[in-house]
Amino acid sequence: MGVEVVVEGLTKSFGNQNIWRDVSLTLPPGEVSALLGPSGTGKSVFLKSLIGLLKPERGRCVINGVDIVTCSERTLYETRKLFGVLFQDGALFGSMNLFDNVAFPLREHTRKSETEIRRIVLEKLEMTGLTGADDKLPGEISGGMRKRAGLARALVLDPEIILVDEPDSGLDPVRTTYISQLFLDVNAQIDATFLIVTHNINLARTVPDNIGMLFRKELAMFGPREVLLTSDEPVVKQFLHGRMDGPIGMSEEKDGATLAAEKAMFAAGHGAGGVDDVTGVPPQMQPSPGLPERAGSRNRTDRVMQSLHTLPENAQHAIVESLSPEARRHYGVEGGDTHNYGAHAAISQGAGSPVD
Ligand SMILES: Nc1ncnc2c1ncn2[C@@H]1O[C@H](COP(=O)(O)OP(=O)(O)OP(=O)(O)O)[C@@H](O)[C@H]1O
Repeated sequence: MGVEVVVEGLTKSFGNQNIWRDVSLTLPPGEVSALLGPSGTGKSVFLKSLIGLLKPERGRCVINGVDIVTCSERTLYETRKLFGVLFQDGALFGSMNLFDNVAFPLREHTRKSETEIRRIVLEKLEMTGLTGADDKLPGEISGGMRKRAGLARALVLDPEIILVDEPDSGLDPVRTTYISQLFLDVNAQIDATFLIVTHNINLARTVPDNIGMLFRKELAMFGPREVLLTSDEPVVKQFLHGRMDGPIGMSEEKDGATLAAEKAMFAAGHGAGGVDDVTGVPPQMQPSPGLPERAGSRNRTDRVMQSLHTLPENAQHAIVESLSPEARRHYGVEGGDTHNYGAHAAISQGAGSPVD
């Protein structure tokens, strides 16, 4: 069962270089969230702060009642056991075969017998599609397999929170979709809370329940996927379309002069690159057939429907459109005008198990 991660007013600097400030968000238990943002905005620093590898100078990060920013080293050590982390390259030991890599946390952190370790390792290798690859060295397998092995290793201690740093790095679009499917399949099976840091627009549009974006040293937004995907904020639109035209520059944010010069260039007909057809809210990927329904997805629908009336209108429409006819009936949002959604949805709460 996943746990909630509550971040409040988190601020991180290195010396006098502030990376981000006043970041507040809640990762809802069992849901899949993604964090986007231009390169260098501190997404990896944020992940490392969540597991206490880096110490923010202000704010709180509360997990199961423990503030990992201020807790003792011993409590931090215990709380870290709730996490599974998948680093960009899988962070495997090059001289160990996949079996020993995946077994490593069990041998380090538990007193389990080798028989029990073998059972767990083979189960996680099967879960990540690596059955039969246990004797391979990391250097003998593809990047996609290395990432899946990294995920298998992240799963062996039965984590309740899984952090993933740029799962698409080095992968082609098809392999990126396969690993995305694997995240949703794992989420359906173990109900862990996920946070995925990514630049990949396809993944961001189709995988998470919630999306956030870091920009200009702040969390520009965080909320249900439909909010960001229907946003008119220039920085969000530019990011989703991968265009040069907008506030994000080549290596940092643009100053006014650069913006004006570029605007003139684009107005004179120079293409801004990127793609134009990244609009709307595509259907969210689902767990593979035969797997259980995601509890996180069901809970999210309930949660989002309760606060529907507080969301921008475009997001409200997208959320209602994504519901099945049964779910619309359940939440009392069959047609009609969005301003009434909140009231109807609130009345319908507790009326039995929702249908997604
Ligand atoms: N240990 C550290 N000491 C000093 N500065 C650091 C440290 N770790 C990260 N930084 C700085 O923090 C900033 C944010 O880095 P980070 O890697 O988190 O960005 P990111 O958003 O993950 O980027 P990318 O998308 O390119 O991976 C960078 O300027 C980086 O140099």
